[in-house]
Amino acid sequence: MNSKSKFEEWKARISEGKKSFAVLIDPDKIGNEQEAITIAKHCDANSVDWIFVGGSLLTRNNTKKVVESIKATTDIPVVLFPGDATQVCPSADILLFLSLVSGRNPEYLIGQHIKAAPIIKETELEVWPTAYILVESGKKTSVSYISNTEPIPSDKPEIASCTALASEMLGMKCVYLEAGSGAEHPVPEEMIRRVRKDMTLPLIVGGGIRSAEKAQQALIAGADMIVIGNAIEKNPGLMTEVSECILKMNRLDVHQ
Ligand SMILES: CC(C)=CCC/C(C)=C/CC/C(C)=C/CC/C(C)=C/COP(=O)(O)OP(=O)(O)O
Ligand SMILES: O=P(O)(O)OC[C@@H](O)CO
Ligand SMILES: [Mg+2]
Repeated sequence: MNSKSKFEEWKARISEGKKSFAVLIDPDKIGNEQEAITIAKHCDANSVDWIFVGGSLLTRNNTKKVVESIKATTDIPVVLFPGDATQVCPSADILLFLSLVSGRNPEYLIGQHIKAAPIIKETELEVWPTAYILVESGKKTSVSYISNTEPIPSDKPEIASCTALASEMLGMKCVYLEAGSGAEHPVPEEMIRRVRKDMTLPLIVGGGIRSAEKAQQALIAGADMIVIGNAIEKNPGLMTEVSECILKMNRLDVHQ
């Protein structure tokens, strides 16, 4: 078997200058399987590239059902975006093996990973070691509160850049610049540009993106993938606007 991993496919897309769009489904906000199916159908109809599933704090014990409903509805790869080791689910395609490198809480740097590793080993999940960098965004976010970590100040792009560079040197495979779900302000463009310039890993950016314009700005600044959750929960029409905008960028081959 010599098939490319999803990660290699993504890197090939990036090398052609193509951007991608991920939609975040937080299982805590999904009432029943039909809701997950409806969102997955909507993603399918709108050229969404990845479906992220996860939350900082899950109270409904429904991640497996949500993942399986999505998998039964669409071929879009399902990417686990776990808040902790309990969110590992074998029926997904990919696992972001997040290490919260902006923080100094050992539990989120390596602790949850030790608990999850033997469970992940029993699955066929494709594991993406991901440097997860939380950036201050106006108000306290669930990620910051739950992880008991302080985000990087939004006016310190150099700290974000050194954190990303150190992550690359440590062997991480991608970087996720995160303002936090529902952030008041998304990650500043200047910070995205600086991180993009100083390291070579694929770059995911999310948190507080509420319009196609903001999505495009993050992508032009250097994000390879943007993630939207809250704004689409509130306005499902935004999914179409963002996917059309990204399809257009990819056709025009807009580079940063
Ligand atoms: C290695 C494994 C299995 C897990 C990693 C565990 C780590 C390091 C997690 C990082 C910190 C964390 C709590 C991340 C959660 C990210 C996430 C899925 C956010 C989604 O949004 P919410 O934070 O739930 O937003 P709401 O407040 O809108 O619900
Ligand atoms: O919900 P929003 O603010 O779009 O954030 C998405 C994601 O980056 C959060 O982890
Ligand atoms: Mg949540």
